[in-house]
Amino acid sequence: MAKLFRAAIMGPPGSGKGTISQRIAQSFGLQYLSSGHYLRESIAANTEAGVLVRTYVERSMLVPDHVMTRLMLPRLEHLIGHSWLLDGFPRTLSQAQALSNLCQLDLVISLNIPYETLKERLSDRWIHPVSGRVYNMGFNPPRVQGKDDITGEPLIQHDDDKPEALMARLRHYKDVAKPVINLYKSQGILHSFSGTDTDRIWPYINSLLSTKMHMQPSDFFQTQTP
Ligand SMILES: Nc1nc2c(ncn2[C@@H]2O[C@H](COP(=O)(O)OP(=O)(O)O)[C@@H](O)[C@H]2O)c(=O)[nH]1
Ligand SMILES: Nc1ncnc2c1ncn2[C@@H]1O[C@H](COP(=O)(O)OP(=O)(O)O)[C@@H](O)[C@H]1O
Repeated sequence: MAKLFRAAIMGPPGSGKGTISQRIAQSFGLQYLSSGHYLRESIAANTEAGVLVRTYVERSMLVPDHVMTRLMLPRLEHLIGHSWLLDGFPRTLSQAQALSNLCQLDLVISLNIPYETLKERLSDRWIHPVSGRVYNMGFNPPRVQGKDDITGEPLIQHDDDKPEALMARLRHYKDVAKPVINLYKSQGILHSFSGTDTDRIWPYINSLLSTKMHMQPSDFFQTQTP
């Protein structure tokens, strides 16, 4: 019987959540759910919800909790019987409480990356807006400069990744994330990783997940379905 595993990854913008999540999903076969991806998808679909969401995301403001829970929780309900990893959700205490009404997380990864590193990375971050694929001109450059590897479409840079917007974003992140981090710490499921290089942090996360995912089902709180 495969054991179910539910995890979330937290960290400030640019801390490597997306990059590490892709590695986790690939190495451990978890379903990967990124709040930013679903928000961009709803913006692109131009639905009523998408138009509302755009007004927040464009200004780098947090989308209201009730909109986020309506976006994310039904997707998780569809994944009953699957293992998954959440990136970017929950971001507030209210989102964390809504999530806990649906299920108990097994593990939360928190990334602590120095401000100077975040600033450098984000000023070099280029995105394929339709798919959310992320590049960095030094760390993982596209094969052709300025073009997405898969579609060949142009890459863009978010205005809020520019240094002048970053400090405020990071301060806001810290304020909002603190109670969420404290909640998961009090539940004994928080694992924090610090450093400047994803490639150096990754082996520790890899080994933690290998250990946790091979524990017996009885080591977890919830009853697992086959
Ligand atoms: N130079 C460098 N860039 C990195 C490293 N890890 C991730 N990146 C890049 O930093 C940017 C932010 O990473 P991302 O995974 O999008 O972070 P997120 O905002 O937390 O999801 C992207 O352009 C990544 O390609 C690293 O160790 N070194
Ligand atoms: N859980 C969430 N709650 C509220 N807003 C969110 C959430 N996740 C993402 N967003 C919104 O989407 C934007 C992009 O998110 P994301 O792609 O995770 O990038 P980043 O980690 O760089 O902030 C955020 O700036 C915010 O406006």
